[in-house]
Amino acid sequence: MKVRTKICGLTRREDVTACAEAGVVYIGLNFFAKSPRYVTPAQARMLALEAPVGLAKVGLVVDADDATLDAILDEVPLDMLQLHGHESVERVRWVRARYGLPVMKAVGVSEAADLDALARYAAVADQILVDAKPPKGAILPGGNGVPFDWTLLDGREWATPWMLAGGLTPQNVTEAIKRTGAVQVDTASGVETAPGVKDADLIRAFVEAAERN
Ligand SMILES: O=C(O)c1ccccc1NCC(=O)[C@H](O)[C@H](O)COP(=O)(O)O
Repeated sequence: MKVRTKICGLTRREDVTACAEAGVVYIGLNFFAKSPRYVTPAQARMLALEAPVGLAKVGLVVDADDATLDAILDEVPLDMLQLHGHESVERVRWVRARYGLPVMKAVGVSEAADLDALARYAAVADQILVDAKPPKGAILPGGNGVPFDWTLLDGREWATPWMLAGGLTPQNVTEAIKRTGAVQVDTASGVETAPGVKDADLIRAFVEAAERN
């Protein structure tokens, strides 16, 4: 099966073009104000309008309330919402129903016990982002460039589509896919030259390495 790629935290027009040319399936637009990858709704709209048909625009939020989501969705034509905070199962249900968009819930993993939460969210979300738990003291809940122990996923299956994230790079993504059986992979820092600044060659290398399986 052809592996589908997501590049998260785009801030520049040329990065949208690079993703489209490389055959990326999803781009992430980050609305978490503390992130170096943050974009305002106006910037996100400009980037979203640059994306050709077939390149899905995913809006990343962290514990956003309805007013914040309303303001984003009034301005930005998004195809999916990525909830990357401490949103409850009930909140995931609510957001899906209120906005009528598919919801991907991110779950941080560092030990086997974290997988229980994955199963709970898989029952209500359209997709699950299986990400590394942020290292102690990290400011960001994601995008930290740190992989988790992929063997924790051995023998695990979810009926809901899922995506692997956390420290994936052009160098390790082929191995990560082999080890976990992921058919969707996501990276933010792994294709950057500086936080929020993507690199077209790294994006192309990431997609090629992901599709090499
Ligand atoms: O990337 C960020 O700055 C960020 C901030 C707050 C919440 C989530 C964030 N990124 C989430 C992503 O979707 C990343 O792609 C995912 O965590 C993997 O990041 P990385 O380890 O840098 O590839």
